[in-house]
Amino acid sequence: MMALRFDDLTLALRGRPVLSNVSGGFSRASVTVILGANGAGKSTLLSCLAALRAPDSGVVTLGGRPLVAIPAMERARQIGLLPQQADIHWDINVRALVALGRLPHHGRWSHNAEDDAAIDEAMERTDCARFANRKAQRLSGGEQARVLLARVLAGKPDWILADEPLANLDPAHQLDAMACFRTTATAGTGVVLVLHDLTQAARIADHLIVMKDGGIIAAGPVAQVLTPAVLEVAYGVRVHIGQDETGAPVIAPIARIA
Ligand SMILES: Nc1ncnc2c1ncn2[C@@H]1O[C@H](COP(=O)(O)OP(=O)(O)OP(=O)(O)O)[C@@H](O)[C@H]1O
Repeated sequence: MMALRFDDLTLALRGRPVLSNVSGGFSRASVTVILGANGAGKSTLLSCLAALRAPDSGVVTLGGRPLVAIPAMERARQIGLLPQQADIHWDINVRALVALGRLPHHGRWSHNAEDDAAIDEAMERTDCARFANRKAQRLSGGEQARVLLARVLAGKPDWILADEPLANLDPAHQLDAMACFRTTATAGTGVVLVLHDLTQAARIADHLIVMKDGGIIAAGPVAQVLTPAVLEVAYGVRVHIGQDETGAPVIAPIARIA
């Protein structure tokens, strides 16, 4: 399986270290969740993985090729990024916005039946079909978030990097989005999610990366990484780890550790 890797990434912004020598990798057909407190460096790492930011040192590789050596259009076909703050500022209808996800496949604006099928499928999976013809700008925050997820899904990238994709979604659409990420990974996509919801993280992750102060403090499978001790170091909180009636984990922060 072609892997997305990052090795020895270091980055300072305005003289402050934001990434400090971090290394790791992701596999196709799996879900990796990146956890960490506000400011830990998660979004910055994602932006390096999407080649939106160049590290001061270190390298990101895709299938052994440095990401920066891959032509932008090819990169856009391979990696779909759902950024954290993605406001919609243009006067564009929903279906047209989702259709932009197909641009990397053509290099110019044209449509074929495969594009239409991918757009329709992405809109169904995100429950956006019902407002396909509305202006995206006039949708609610959560509806806009679903449209932007649909745009990424429509591109059918090999890799999806999503920064807090559940942040604006109601509980039902959170469950839909998680099911969608799982199905997408099962079909072969490498899915990398930044999440703050520890229960959702525990339920969906095949692998976890926990960041703190620009470094990685733990990485590995859920049982190994999502422990009270790691979460205490990462967030400075005490957690309760339980199970629901199906045996799936439920993790609740209980108290700050003084
Ligand atoms: N453009 C910038 N200039 C200066 N500092 C920045 C810039 N972007 C991010 N930072 C700093 O880098 C650090 C990491 O930011 P980043 O957005 O990667 O954190 P994060 O883990 O994604 O946090 P959150 O959970 O709040 O989204 C923060 O301290 C932030 O203030």
